[in-house]
Amino acid sequence: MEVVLEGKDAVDWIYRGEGAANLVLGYTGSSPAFIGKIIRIQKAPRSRSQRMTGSPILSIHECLLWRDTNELGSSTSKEIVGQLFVLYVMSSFLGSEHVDAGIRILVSREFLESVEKNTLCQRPASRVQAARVNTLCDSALLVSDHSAFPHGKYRLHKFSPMVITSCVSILKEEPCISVEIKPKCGFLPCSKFIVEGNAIKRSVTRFRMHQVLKLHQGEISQVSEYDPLDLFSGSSNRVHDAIKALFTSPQNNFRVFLNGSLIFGGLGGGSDNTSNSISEALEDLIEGVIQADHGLRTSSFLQLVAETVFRSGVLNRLLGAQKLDMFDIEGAIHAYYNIVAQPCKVCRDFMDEELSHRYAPLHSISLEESLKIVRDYLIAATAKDCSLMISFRLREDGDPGPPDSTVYLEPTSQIFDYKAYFIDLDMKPLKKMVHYYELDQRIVSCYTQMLKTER
Ligand SMILES: O=P(O)(O)O[C@@H]1[C@@H](OP(=O)(O)O)[C@H](OP(=O)(O)O)[C@H](O)[C@H](OP(=O)(O)O)[C@H]1OP(=O)(O)O
Ligand SMILES: Nc1ncnc2c1ncn2[C@@H]1O[C@H](COP(=O)(O)OP(=O)(O)OP(=O)(O)O)[C@@H](O)[C@H]1O
Ligand SMILES: [Zn+2]
Repeated sequence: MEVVLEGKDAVDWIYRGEGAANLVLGYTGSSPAFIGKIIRIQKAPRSRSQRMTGSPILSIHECLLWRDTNELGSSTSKEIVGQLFVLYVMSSFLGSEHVDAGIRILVSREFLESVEKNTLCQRPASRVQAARVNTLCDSALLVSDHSAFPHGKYRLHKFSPMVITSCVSILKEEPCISVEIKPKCGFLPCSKFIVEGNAIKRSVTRFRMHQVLKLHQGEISQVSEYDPLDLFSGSSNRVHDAIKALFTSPQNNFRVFLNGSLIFGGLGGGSDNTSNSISEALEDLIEGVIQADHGLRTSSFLQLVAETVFRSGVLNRLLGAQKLDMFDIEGAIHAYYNIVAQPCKVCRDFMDEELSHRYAPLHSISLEESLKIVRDYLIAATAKDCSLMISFRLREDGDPGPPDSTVYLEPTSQIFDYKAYFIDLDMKPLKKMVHYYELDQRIVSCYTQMLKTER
């Protein structure tokens, strides 16, 4: 019989974090089926009424777009769409060993109402204001908790099942420290469809330009020092620079968890800049994990993260998926209008006759070609917005374990096991293409405006 989470079960699920679309809860109970798992619950924007599941989730044009992907088109819940998209699309780019599509689990309305009530005081005010738990959903996604290691898994492999069963309850787990990095777009576009007026996009990253717009709109108080090109550079020094910059300006791009609890960075929104008192607190909190003197632990830890990002090569696959965006939104938007069979608003608004002619060939390609351009653009959009979670656990002396997932931290002579997983791999809605185009224009225009006033 299928398990349903009921109202009484809500006490075992505690707030972990949230993004714009989902609320994430960790498990504190004792059911073996849920230990080491989180659930991801849909939210509903307060500006819109909540949606009941049951009717098709994808629009007619989205069904066309994803028709070759197993059963995506006929899915009747967002969770199923999410699961299948991760399973059949994203994991083929990122590697199934770095992705957990999760399983769908039924939840009662009482469960969701209790969750909504219990988590209210922990959620950031801006997130509460924007959205609430969608209590009309009947399911959520159950996913591995990437901020924890599975319970003593391979350390117990040498013992018999009976010994393991009795050990698991008394074993004292090693502390697990994890980082969550939202790398954003790691390359500069070079599409021939970028108009001359936007040529700056070829030399300044989308992240840096977006920072200026966010500052202008009061969403952040300082621009970040982080440069995604460093993180994706494949050069050890530049990766170290990127991790240090993420620590200095965490915003929503960098968080640290100790045994699943957030110890650095902000929930939801994120904090702009790291003060001395925040750094001090982190030094103390990681004492049991990084065996270095006070004052040296954080830098050693950042070195551990940078080494792991660099050695694992996990970001190479992410970059490959991001680079599916070959046309840039300035090219892909025309293919979008082909698919939805509407007159292209971008060509309509070009003042320059010559420009409209330049994009005319994009309106005479086949439907198949348009579908491929937009499909690739949307997969890349997911890859530009997802996060990477890397968890570390100290390796005991003489512990064999898998050799390919360990990292040596030179300053402390410690060896850590690590695991790296991508999270938040949701499919982006087709209708967001228009928003992507408009936001891109706003970002470039704000940045070029800023350059002019600086001169
Ligand atoms: O457009 P961007 O680059 O601002 O990305 C959005 C993110 O903003 P960021 O700049 O990372 O703070 C935004 O993150 P926040 O809500 O700002 O933490 C979301 O991830 C959004 O995705 P979705 O609408 O939830 O599917 C993201 O939208 P997508 O562009 O990925 O669809
Ligand atoms: N499998 C996981 N293990 C541990 N923590 C997780 C996991 N999935 C999500 N989280 C935590 O929950 C937070 C919110 O999750 P997620 O990014 O999936 O939300 P979202 O609403 O889909 O995000 P977005 O704003 O990008 O749409 C993450 O930032 C992370 O801290
Ligand atoms: Zn057009």
